[in-house]
Amino acid sequence: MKLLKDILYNVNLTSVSGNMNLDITDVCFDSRAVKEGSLFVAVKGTQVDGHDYIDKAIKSGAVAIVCEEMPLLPDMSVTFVATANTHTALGVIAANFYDNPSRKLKLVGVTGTNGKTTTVTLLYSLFRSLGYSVGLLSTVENKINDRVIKASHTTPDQVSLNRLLSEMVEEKCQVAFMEVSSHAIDQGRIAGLEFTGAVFMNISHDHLDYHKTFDNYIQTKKKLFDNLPSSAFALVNLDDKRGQVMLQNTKATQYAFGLKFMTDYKAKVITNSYQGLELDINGQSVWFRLIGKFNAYNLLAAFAVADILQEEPSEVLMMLSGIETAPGRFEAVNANSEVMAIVDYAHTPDALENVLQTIDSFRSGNEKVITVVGCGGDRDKDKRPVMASIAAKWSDKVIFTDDNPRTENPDKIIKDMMGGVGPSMVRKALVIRDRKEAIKTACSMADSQDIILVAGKGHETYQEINGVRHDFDDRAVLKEMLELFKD
Ligand SMILES: CC(=O)N[C@H]1[C@@H](OP(=O)(O)OP(=O)(O)OC[C@H]2O[C@@H](n3ccc(=O)[nH]c3=O)[C@H](O)[C@@H]2O)O[C@H](CO)[C@@H](O)[C@@H]1O[C@H](C)C(=O)N[C@@H](C)C(=O)N[C@H](CCC(=O)O)C(=O)O
Ligand SMILES: Nc1ncnc2c1ncn2[C@@H]1O[C@H](COP(=O)(O)OP(=O)(O)OP(=O)(O)O)[C@@H](O)[C@H]1O
Ligand SMILES: N[C@H](CCC[C@H](N)C(=O)O)C(=O)O
Ligand SMILES: [Mg+2]
Repeated sequence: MKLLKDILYNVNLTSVSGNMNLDITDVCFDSRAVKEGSLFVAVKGTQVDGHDYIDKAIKSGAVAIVCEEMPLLPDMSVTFVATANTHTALGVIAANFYDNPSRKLKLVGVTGTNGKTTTVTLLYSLFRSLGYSVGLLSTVENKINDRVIKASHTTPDQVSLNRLLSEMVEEKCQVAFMEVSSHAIDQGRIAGLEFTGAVFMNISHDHLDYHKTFDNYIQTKKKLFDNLPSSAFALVNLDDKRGQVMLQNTKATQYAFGLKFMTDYKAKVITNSYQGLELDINGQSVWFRLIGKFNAYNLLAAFAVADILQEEPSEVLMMLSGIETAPGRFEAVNANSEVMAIVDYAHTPDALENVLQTIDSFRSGNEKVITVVGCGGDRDKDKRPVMASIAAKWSDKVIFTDDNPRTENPDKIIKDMMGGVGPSMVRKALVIRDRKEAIKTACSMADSQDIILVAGKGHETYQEINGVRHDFDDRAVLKEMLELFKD
């Protein structure tokens, strides 16, 4: 329980009507979750306007309302406050309600189109092995030390996020690593948080359905760095030309990493094989279990964060070298088969190309590469033909299939993908919408030494169709089908 006036500390109010000394039992942005004594924050969403649910929230017991537009006839029995942007206000309010937990631990945010989950998961495992109590907020799962809390988003909403951070503080976490998605930045989910540091991995084609232009997408990511305090660090990948852009207006102490230029943290790939990566990091040569050159960036970023946080470099490298890949990221599925089978979460053109190029670099000549891939519904449509073209280019056979069609017609999604497959590639392509059948067909086609890549769903354990999540796990299905066709 907290006083309304304390919860609104640091929120820019444009008008107030009613008592500010009210006891508030909970902060809600969904009228369906409001209880007696709640504060309801009306947010304009992508589907509906939360302002339309103010009356419903009051009927359910809300005693105070935060809104952008005051109603013409406000209910005099409750307190109304107006502010210019309720998305960001909700972040500050949630942080105040939970006593600003981000100030009580070292919070590091990682942004980028690809590599966020891998990097925060590496950091979580690294700091656990260095003996710390650690929090993790990721696409795959949230964690407080060894306790797993299901994740519904890459970056949780303002209230869940601050609640999770406050639980981390209660459980004595000294550090927390979180993914910061561009949706989260745009929707104020990280407003009110105090970061110890932020990391930029890369930016490439994704989410244009939401951000509309690539420049908007870049500018949204940049806000994470623009809003860092001078006490924080900003660490960017300089091999991505937008790394420099992220640093343009930050007050934070700047650091860079990369493989191409002389930077604060530089790595060189010595060996890249199915056994792992051998990297030279700042002059020290180390083997890692992760596969593919793209993972050199994730490993280097994790090393740099630990170094900036003043961990001992050689101990950090030793611990990092033993850490496994994150679930569903270049995960080998072993079914005692002669076929090499990999599940990977590549769901962007850049990720798919990286993974297929990595596979290509391991080929000795005669083996076939068979790729099973789809594109999500209700997401960026422009990436579909590009992903399909990349899949066809780097594979001997490609099977286009369903991947979370959500509310879209799956045939239309596949048609969009096929738009990227030119006449010279079309002979390589098959369409099998049922994902299980698609994986089965890939396994039936594969001979000894061939390579199967099942891309797009990684760790996901469902296929989402019209709001219903049906059980589906690429890794389990692949294993079952490899067994079926084992010689
Ligand atoms: C497109 C998008 O990001 N939507 C997010 C957004 O919902 P929205 O703006 O559509 O909300 P809305 O349905 O229009 O409702 C507006 C407001 O009215 C309220 N409302 C609504 C109905 C009602 O009866 N009463 C009521 O009060 C809602 O609670 C909300 O506050 O705000 C919600 C609350 O925070 C999120 O759950 C929701 O995530 C949806 C489910 C989602 O799928 N988001 C994905 C795209 C996403 O965020 N992905 C990124 C990762 C992407 C990546 O990097 O690959 C992530 O961070 O997870
Ligand atoms: N540093 C990287 N650069 C480019 N591609 C990468 C990198 N790291 C991972 N990938 C590819 O991107 C896929 C997704 O990786 P990861 O889950 O770590 O990214 P993410 O940024 O968390 O994605 P999301 O936006 O869905 O949360 C991997 O399965 C791999 O194919
Ligand atoms: N975090 C990503 C996940 C994409 C994974 C893919 N399986 C899909 O459903 O499109 C997104 O929300 O865009
Ligand atoms: Mg992620």
